[in-house]
Amino acid sequence: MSILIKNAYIVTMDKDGAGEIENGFLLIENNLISKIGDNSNNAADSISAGTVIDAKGAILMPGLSNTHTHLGMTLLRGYADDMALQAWLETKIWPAEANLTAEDVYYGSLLGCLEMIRSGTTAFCDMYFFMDETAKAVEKAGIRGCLSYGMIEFGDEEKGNKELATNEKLVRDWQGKANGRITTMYGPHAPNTCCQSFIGRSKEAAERDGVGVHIHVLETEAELNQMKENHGMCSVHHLDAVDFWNTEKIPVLAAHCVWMSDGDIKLFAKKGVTVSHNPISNMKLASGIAPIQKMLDAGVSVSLGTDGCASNNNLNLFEEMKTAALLQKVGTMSPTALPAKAVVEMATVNGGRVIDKQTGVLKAGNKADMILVDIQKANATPVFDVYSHLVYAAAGSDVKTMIVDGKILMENYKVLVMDEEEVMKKAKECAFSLAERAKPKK
Ligand SMILES: C[C@H]1O[C@@H](n2cnc3c(N)ncnc32)[C@H](O)[C@@H]1O
Ligand SMILES: [Zn+2]
Repeated sequence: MSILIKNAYIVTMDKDGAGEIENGFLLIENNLISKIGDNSNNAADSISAGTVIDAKGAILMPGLSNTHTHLGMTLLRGYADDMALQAWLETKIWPAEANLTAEDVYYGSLLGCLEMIRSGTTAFCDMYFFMDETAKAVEKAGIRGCLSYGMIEFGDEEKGNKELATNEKLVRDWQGKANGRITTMYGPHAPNTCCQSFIGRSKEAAERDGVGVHIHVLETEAELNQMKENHGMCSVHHLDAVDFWNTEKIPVLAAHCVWMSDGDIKLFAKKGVTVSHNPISNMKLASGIAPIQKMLDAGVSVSLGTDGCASNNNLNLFEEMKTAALLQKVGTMSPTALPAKAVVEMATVNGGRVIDKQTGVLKAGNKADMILVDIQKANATPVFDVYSHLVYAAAGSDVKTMIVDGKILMENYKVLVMDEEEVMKKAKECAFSLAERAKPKK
């Protein structure tokens, strides 16, 4: 199995290597990138491959990584809007989720995979329920998923034991499956929905199993105030007391991090925590503006996430990249904050670092996860700077081809891995039936 892509404008995101190659070729053998180089002297002509893709008029780049989502929530897209986080969760989302079935999460996840394929996302970190179903959807769709079960125990030890057992089963059943495309994490939901000792126990379980942890942290000012009132310190320091942020053995992924102090940022930088920045969700729920430029300046690895489809309301990382850049600029009142190239790095290199170290950069030896972005379009004319184009002008729908783990999932806008009409029909049925079941009983 080999695929040769030629005549592409390659954005490798390889800082120490090739950088950008204006007329490049890339060879994939099995699931790995085996060669990448300049094709202006037709070097690729001497290479034979099973499949040849002419990428003239397209940017070839690493696939994007969405490091925080709740994939099954595609079914709740537009189900409850224009509310604050706590009221939104308590009065709308959690009551609806109490009615979820395995089938709902399967079709919701498959729909999510389809949307990600169509908008350039090759890998994602998830935290939700019925995770076997999300794993099956990932297996079918061909993308890369790092799956955690969203554990919520509200200080109830018995519930906590059950939640840990469910997450543990996910790890046992799915870690490394689908040729390594599926990995797992432990997902204690948040410091205000899980107690400190439970979150500490989930960290110990993750270290024992050699997988990462994924948590929401300091998403709202209400969380910060609640933690200060109840524990005399913020969530970050409260969890530092159980060594939650130590990344010596396993990766630690912290979503949102809107209300981080300078001290919290310093601690994350020292510990090597990866932050998932979710600017659209933070704006929609009016959670605030995360200090991303400060984090990057301090050396924190920041990646990008969409959050679930009920607070975004899509999975389009191109929108997320643009919003991230614009929000930092207005938040710091400095147009030089979070420049385009740094944003592309967040969506590729930094996301790849937490999901699979062999992704996020196009170089020989890395896994073959990549996309072609069409630039033969009105909104892509002219392209002076490729990073500026990707962040400020490109759309998710400009992604024309996707390859993950050496397999073509979408070619020239045609999705090859699932019946799109059927998936949308099933997901719609599940969504409306779920909403019906979730209606308050009279
Ligand atoms: C895994 C759990 O996280 C919830 N969830 C979805 N979006 C957010 C958010 N922005 N903050 C906190 N929790 C969230 C899901 O609705 C589910 O209950
Ligand atoms: Zn979330």
